[in-house]
Amino acid sequence: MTDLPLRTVALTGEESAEVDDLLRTLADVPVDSTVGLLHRTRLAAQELPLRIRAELTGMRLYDSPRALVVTGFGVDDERIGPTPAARPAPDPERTRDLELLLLLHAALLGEAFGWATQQNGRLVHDVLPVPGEETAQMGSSSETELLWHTEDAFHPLRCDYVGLLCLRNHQRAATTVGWPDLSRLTTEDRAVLLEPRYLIRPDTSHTPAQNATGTRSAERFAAIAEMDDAPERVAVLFGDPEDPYLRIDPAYMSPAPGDAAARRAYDTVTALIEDELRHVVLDAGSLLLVDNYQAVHGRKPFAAAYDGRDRWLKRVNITRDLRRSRSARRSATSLLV
Ligand SMILES: NC(=[NH2+])NCCC[C@H](N)C(=O)O
Ligand SMILES: O=C(O)CCC(=O)C(=O)O
Ligand SMILES: [Fe+2]
Repeated sequence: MTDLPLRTVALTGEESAEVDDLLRTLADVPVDSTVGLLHRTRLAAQELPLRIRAELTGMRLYDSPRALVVTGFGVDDERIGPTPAARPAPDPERTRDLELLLLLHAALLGEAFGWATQQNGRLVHDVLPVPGEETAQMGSSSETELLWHTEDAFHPLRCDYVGLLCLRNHQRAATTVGWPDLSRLTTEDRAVLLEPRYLIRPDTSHTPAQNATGTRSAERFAAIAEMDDAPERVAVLFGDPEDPYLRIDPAYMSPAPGDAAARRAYDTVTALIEDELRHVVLDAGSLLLVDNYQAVHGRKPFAAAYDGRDRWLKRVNITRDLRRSRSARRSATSLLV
């Protein structure tokens, strides 16, 4: 395990103040799950500091960097209140500005969307430790490492980018980010990984038990259950065979039974990712954007205290093309898949 750096942009005090001023002009914008919200944030994002706009526009156009950290946003520790002990957070107004901040950046990469089957159907997610889930393979775990993964790897409509904004991380738990150096794969292994020889299942964050107060969309939960009962066969690598994208989540994925070549290629690519896994400790006011087609991410273990001061991140899923999910959304203006 190496400690390779991630591209980081540190905001100046002046830039950070500009962002705060911009947020003040958006005090009337409700954080709901409609395209009206995207419309407002897309327009307002044009007023973010030029350096941020240049970085994120570049990330979208050049497929590089694969992950980016922006540090130095203001987080008012008193204003946000204690880290909630459960989701959804009891007082969403307290973190509304920070959710908008995340959505402004999302608007530079594409369109924010949410899942009817995850985080109670909220557009912006809370990533915080939940009592009883310490060892789950979920963002709400703590004691156990959240193994690196492609976000929602099981789903054909998974995000192009995932955004994580840190509100609090006194425990200094590291987020992991990585990708394989594919030049180290044999031609044969690469060819195998480009074929649909891997079974993938949904992770447990998309179950009704985890979504007690959400939309309770029986139809969407049924679609997830179907993916669990009859797991799809997918490829780990896809796109340009010479410079492919990545879809991998070892906790919920396995080579097809009996396929020894698929197993060998899988173990190799997994080791390549482990080899160059980066660690980034997000501090309050740090934003991490991960290209979900080109990098995996996870989180190292930490000790949750449930004292209102625990680690707390906000998360958003971003797509480059909302139209791809139109048939899975209730209407053209809904953002829930
Ligand atoms: N290896 C995994 N895919 N674990 C699940 C990832 C965490 C999941 N996205 C959540 O919201 O809790
Ligand atoms: O907590 C983190 O740093 C990452 C969380 C994550 O990957 C997730 O919730 O899916
Ligand atoms: Fe994740």
